[in-house]
Amino acid sequence: MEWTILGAGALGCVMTGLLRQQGESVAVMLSERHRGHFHPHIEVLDITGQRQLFYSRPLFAEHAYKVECLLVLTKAYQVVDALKRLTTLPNSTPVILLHNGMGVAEQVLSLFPNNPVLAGISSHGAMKEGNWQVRHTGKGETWLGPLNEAGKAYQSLVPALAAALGHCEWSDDIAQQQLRKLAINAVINPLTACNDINNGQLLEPRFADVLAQLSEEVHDVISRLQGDKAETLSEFRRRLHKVIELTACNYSSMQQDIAQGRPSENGYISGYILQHAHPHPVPVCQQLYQEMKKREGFRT
Ligand SMILES: NC(=O)C1=CN([C@@H]2O[C@H](COP(=O)(O)OP(=O)(O)OC[C@H]3O[C@@H](n4cnc5c(N)ncnc54)[C@H](OP(=O)(O)O)[C@@H]3O)[C@@H](O)[C@H]2O)C=CC1
Ligand SMILES: CC(C)(CO)C(=O)C(=O)O
Repeated sequence: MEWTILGAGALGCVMTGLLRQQGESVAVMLSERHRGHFHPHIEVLDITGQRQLFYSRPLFAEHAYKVECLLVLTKAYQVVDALKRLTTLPNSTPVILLHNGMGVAEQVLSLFPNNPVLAGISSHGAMKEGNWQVRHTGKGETWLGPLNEAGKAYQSLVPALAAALGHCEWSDDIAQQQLRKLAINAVINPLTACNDINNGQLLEPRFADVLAQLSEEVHDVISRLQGDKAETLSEFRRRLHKVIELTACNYSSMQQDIAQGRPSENGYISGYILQHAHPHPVPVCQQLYQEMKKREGFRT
């Protein structure tokens, strides 16, 4: 089977490299703006600092009929537009969404009512260093699970991904995993982006109050969505602090997006919390969401 990566950015190129290293065949489906360009090999600076080149077959939207298994690695706000173009995607092709944030899956499920649709979350770290050059900045976990009935038959994808990525596990309730990740992102990302700091700086005393209030607001919303699988507020705060400590030297994806003048996933992270907060007030989350919109120039 050939994997097709839709979204050959930082994480998409790193995953391409890791899959190729295991001998998997990988195609990359590129956006329109790359149509007239020369497509060199992908260069990955791996976790040990070694550079490696990987070949992957370039495809465009009209080649969707050839796709056997689609890993979607665009930003959340690019997913629907990218998938709408794949009008010839076979009904049997599994579509695996790997973006951060939530709120996209519903649209994808109605776009592809007959396809197996799955979601994944990944805590690998990847950064773009240049055109077709990426750096693998951190190894992490990957979880995969079904978003519809047809998706339930695709647990068989896990071993190949686990071999390539170092870890991959199946979850019958992937929405729970997505909510756990969203809760972390909804605290760290907007705070680091609005204050232009790295993750570790959130532990400075000046952020103690805002961190306490935002974590309470986010926990309140997420725990209502999680029902009986919810963590307690202190369990959530312990997990949050652990992620901050483990990623202390990193700049969050939202901080990087804002610093580099790109749109961010604000609408799918803080926006998702706001949509599900009603009737409970979430003033800090609301303020950070608005601030992010201003910084993005109202692009989300
Ligand atoms: N980077 C990381 O460390 C991690 C990222 N994530 C999540 O993974 C997702 C991807 O992140 P990241 O790799 O950093 O993002 P990037 O912006 O680096 O990559 C996204 C890629 O999607 C491509 N793309 C956009 N629209 C289309 C389209 N219509 N057709 C084909 N390709 C398209 C873009 O191509 P182009 O711009 O060339 O057109 C770009 O290369 C995000 O949701 C992120 O939050 C999760 C964990 C870690
Ligand atoms: C966990 C965290 C916050 C690490 O930076 C992340 O996922 C992100 O930056 O989007």
